Amino acid sequence: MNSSIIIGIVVAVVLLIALVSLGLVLSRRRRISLSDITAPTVTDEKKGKLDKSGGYETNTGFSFSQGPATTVAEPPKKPVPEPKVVVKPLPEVEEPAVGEPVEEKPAVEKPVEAKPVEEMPVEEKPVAEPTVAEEPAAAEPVVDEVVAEPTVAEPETVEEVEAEPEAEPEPTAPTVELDEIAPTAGRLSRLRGRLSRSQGAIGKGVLGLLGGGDLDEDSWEEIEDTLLMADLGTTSTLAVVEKLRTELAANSVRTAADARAIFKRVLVEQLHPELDRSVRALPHNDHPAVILVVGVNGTGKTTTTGKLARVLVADGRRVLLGAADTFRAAAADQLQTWGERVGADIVRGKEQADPASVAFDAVATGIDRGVDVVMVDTAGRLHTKTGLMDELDKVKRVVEKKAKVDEVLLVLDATVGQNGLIQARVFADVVDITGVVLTKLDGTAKGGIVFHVQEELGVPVKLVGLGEGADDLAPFEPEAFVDALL
Ligand SMILES: Nc1nc2c(ncn2[C@@H]2O[C@H](COP(=O)(O)OP(=O)(O)OP(=O)(O)O)[C@@H](O)[C@H]2O)c(=O)[nH]1
Repeated sequence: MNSSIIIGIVVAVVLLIALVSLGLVLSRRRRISLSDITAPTVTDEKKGKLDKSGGYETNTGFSFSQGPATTVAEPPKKPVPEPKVVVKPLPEVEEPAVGEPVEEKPAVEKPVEAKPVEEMPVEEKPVAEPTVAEEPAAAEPVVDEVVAEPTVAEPETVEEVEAEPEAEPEPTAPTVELDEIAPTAGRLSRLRGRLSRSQGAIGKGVLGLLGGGDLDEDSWEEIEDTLLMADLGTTSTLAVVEKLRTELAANSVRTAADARAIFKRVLVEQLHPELDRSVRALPHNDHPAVILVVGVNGTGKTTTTGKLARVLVADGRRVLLGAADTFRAAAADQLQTWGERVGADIVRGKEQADPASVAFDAVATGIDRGVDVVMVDTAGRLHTKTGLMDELDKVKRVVEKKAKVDEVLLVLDATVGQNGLIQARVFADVVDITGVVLTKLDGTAKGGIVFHVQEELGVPVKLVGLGEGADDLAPFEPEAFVDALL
């Protein structure tokens, strides 16, 4: 073998080695390695420290605002004398439904017999205006239940839904002890880690794929599937994937921190951080803020109403609760218990009473008492869409004879996934939802539903429920939420 052949072979081998090395370097540069996903280089931008927990910690407290300027609807003139409202200890007496005959009842509550919902007569009749007079509080009651006195002999009409006739209870002062209300500032930090189940799906799942090497079409399809599985919904998923592809191509992504930062930015943008998420719970000059809480049974309406009342009371607001979920006595009892815990008065009706009547009474009472906010907990039986539509529409219409509704909060259970969306659409068709409360996010891996709900309804998620505890309600902040997911 002559020397020129040997030289040729050596040159070829050297060239081959050089080419292989070059290929390796290039492929490494294109690859996003997430091996340092837990390395100290991953910092929380706000706090400047490592965020390993992925916990949800909001940066601000609850934000409350005033609803659009409204004037209180002129109450219809009533020729009949006004019924008096008395304060009674809880729980004592069940009121009869609107239009029911006056009936004396024993002071001790007994099981209420379920009755069909009464249809209110449609013709106009002059009836008594339920003005509310608080009894002088000798020993100040913690929770008042408002009951109308039996001064009205006639049943009321739909158009003039008024106080229900009721036997006057013994006005003895209750001695209910208030639950200690934690100050709202800072208490949200206790919610850290509650979103851990969603982290795996959205955060680790996608970041893992991004770090899996060169992203070919298969990888992008997998990322898409992961986001869909986490319940982001098709529109949000496609938008996120598209933006992510563009951003990754435009920026030189080398590390997990780079990838996380870009993914985070894309997700936050998709959650529309510019939306107003304040809860319209601040009173107007001449009347309280009115909040309707709507949603399907079991989603957490009553719990959310109680939790929010607790925050408002802690904020120094006077809150009145209206138990317009009259289908189950237990629902009103549950709200009453919340009222007792947080120091909010309650107006309730008898089981099966007309929800609109109770809602009206609550708002009328709230106006008369000069409270800051009236929160009406409604029933949400999705028996038929028409039934629901009629009922909610009527509640809103009747309430607005007294005051404009400032906020309609739709409570959705995050654990039911797509079913929640179906429910949301039905409610959105019925009333103008102004905000969504997504409950039970602690019990699901599908935190992505937040994206879907907002996209679908076009209204912001304002609050999130992260547990059954009284303080497990948090304002929704896109950035803090995404931080918790990644
Ligand atoms: N884990 C968890 N449970 C919650 C949350 N919110 C509510 N719940 C629970 O969900 C159950 C139903 O809550 P409710 O407030 O009774 O629901 P509702 O919509 O008022 O139901 P009805 O009174 O039947 O109309 C209760 O056991 C609550 O403690 C949450 O954010 N996380």
